[in-house]
Parts: sequence; C-alpha cells; structure tokens
Amino acid sequence: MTFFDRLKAASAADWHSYVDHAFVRQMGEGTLPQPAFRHYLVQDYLFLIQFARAYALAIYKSPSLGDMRQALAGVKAILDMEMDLHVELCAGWGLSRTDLERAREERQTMAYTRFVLDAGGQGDLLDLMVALAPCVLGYAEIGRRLAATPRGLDPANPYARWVAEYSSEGYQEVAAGFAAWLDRIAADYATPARQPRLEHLFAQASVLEADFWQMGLEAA
Ligand SMILES: Cc1ncc(CO)c(N)n1
Repeated sequence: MTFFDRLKAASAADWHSYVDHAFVRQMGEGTLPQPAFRHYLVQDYLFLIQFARAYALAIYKSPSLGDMRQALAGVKAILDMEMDLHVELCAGWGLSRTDLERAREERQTMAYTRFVLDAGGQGDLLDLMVALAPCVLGYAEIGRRLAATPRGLDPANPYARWVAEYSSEGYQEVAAGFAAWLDRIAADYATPARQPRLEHLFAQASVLEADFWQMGLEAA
C-alpha cells in the first residue's frame, strides 16, 4: 500500500466527494454548463499561480538536493505545462492571459491555496506534500477515470480537451513521480505520532478541492 493509498483510505468519504463531485461527472458526460467551467478555469489559473509558489516552498523545505529537483519539477509542470492548457482554453473564449491574471480571486481559491501554503510554512516537507497530494494525485485519478467513460474523450464532448490533458502520459507521469516521492519522504519522516495530523491535512485539502468544484457549479 502506498502512503497515498493509506491517506485516501483514512479520508474515504471526503476523497469520494472530491473525485466524484457532480462537476466532475458532468464534465465526463459533457453536460456541465459552460459558465460553470469558465468560472472554474479562470479561478484555477489563479490557483495554479499560488500552487507554483507552494512547490517553490517545497524547494526551500527540501532536506536534500534530490528533493529540491523533485520540487523544481513540480514548479515547472505548473508554469510550463498546466498553465498553457488554461491559456489555450481561455483564448477560445476570448480571454487573454492578462484577463486571467486580473481576475478577482474567489474565497474558495484563497482558502485552498493559503491553507496549503500555511501547512507548508508551519510544517516540514512531508506536511507540505500531504497538503499538496489531493491536488496532483486527485486530478490524475479523475483524468484516468473520465478518459475511460464513453463520452470522456469523445470529440463532441466540450470538455474532452480537459480530460485529455489530465489523462495524458505527461500528466500521469508527473503524478506517478509525486506519489513515489511522497512514499520516500513518508518512509523517512512519517511516524505513528504524526499520522493523525497528516490524515487531517489530507482530508482538509480534499474538502477544499470539493468546495472548489462546488464554486464552479454555483457560478452557472
Ligand atoms: C483546484 C485544482 N486542484 C488540482 C489541480 C491539478 O493541478 C488543479 N489544476 N486545480
């Protein structure tokens, strides 16, 4: 059992309400109202700016050079890969990079990103990675699952591009690399005494992910 599997098992209900949220199911079926998706995507761009900072904090919190390189890969995956998807999709709706950067941050965006930055600021690299895990590993799980549904990658599904991105080999590799790194850090730093706090951080982040989807749904 990986450390990630163990965290998921400990917060099964919160995890499920995140990865199987109505927003996710409607993306897979292609029935999600477009305003919900657009609102989500603009907020997600602002979210990614803060998440790049969280990975930069992981560089600072790294006990070894190998860990620093892993964290740097996270910064680069966000700045050089993932944000390009947002810019591309938004351009299709007449929104420029500047429009994205000028958008106002919603409370849900602030709550989730500042929660992760604070967990990392207070704790060590393991605390920070556990708070980050629902993000990268959850989207990889959602991407894989939606890609396997009948309409997930159907060109007629307006969200097929999103599903293709998160189910892509590139993204799946980033997530697998993160899970393996989390296992190594947990082997060195997780103790039975720390487990309740780590499970709490993971559950909280999963709840904040579900709130993020809900924010999108409520915009429609
Ligand atoms: C809210 C959120 N969680 C996770 C990811 C995956 O990076 C994302 N882009 N946005």
